[in-house]
Amino acid sequence: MNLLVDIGNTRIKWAIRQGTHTLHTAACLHTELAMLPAQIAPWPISKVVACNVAGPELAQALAAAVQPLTVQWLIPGRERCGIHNSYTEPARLGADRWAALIGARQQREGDLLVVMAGTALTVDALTTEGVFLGGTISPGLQLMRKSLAQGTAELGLPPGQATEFPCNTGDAIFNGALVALAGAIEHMAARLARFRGHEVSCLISGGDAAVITPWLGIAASHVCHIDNLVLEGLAVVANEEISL
Ligand SMILES: Nc1ncnc2c1ncn2[C@@H]1O[C@H](COP(=O)(O)OP(=O)(O)O)[C@@H](O)[C@H]1O
Ligand SMILES: CC(C)(COP(=O)(O)O)[C@@H](O)C(=O)NCCC(=O)O
Ligand SMILES: [K+]
Repeated sequence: MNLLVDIGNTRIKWAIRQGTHTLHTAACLHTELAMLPAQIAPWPISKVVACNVAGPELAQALAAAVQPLTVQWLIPGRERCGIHNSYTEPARLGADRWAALIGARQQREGDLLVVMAGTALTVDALTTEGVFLGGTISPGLQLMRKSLAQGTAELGLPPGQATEFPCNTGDAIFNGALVALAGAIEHMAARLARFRGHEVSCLISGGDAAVITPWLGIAASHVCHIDNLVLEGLAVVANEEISL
């Protein structure tokens, strides 16, 4: 039985899997990691595979939480699970992006845009041959709202919701962020489609995926919302025969 853990900048997502079968999934804030040992205690876990982009303190906290098991950390390299990493320095790629690319390939064939809408928005291009061509990093929905609040005198952080023609400050900010995120995704979809000479599919995951998806100017048949692509990728890694 495998425990898979994705430590993002806002939340920790985790799953317990037996082969391809998911037995349990959950998410918690960084401050709630202390609850993990009690939550995983009922399961006979033999392997822990994780990725972390939230700094060494959280890595240490997870290592302590799963003792006596040791965490196998996913470190991006040049090749893994059929994916080629084109980053100039492969290890500089976010481990969550690397896991999402591996998960995406297992979910779907063809040329893909792999989108993670979390604290940051990442939009990564993956070819049918398994080459990660590169991708973009933008501030995510909440970071965009917070940056406006920090850099202006009058905006603050009023609540907002998705609407076509915003008529209050909160909605104006929320939808400004939403169209920026949608635009970043659409732009990369068009760029990859132009490069490959045909339409591409877009796999989208992360905490804000459901908010963004309805506003994407991409045919619905080319967009697929996947619950947690990072954990899917970690499951592939955990099931690999060669040790990490
Ligand atoms: N229960 C929740 N707690 C925190 N953020 C949430 C929750 N549900 C949705 N979100 C949204 O998801 C975003 C975080 O997404 P997530 O994929 O967990 O990010 P990360 O991997 O960077 O930690 C937040 O910015 C927020 O807008
Ligand atoms: C881009 C990210 C901040 C996204 O983090 P997240 O929103 O998932 O918390 C993370 O993948 C990261 O720190 N990447 C390292 C730099 C890079 O991928 O180029
Ligand atoms: K993430």
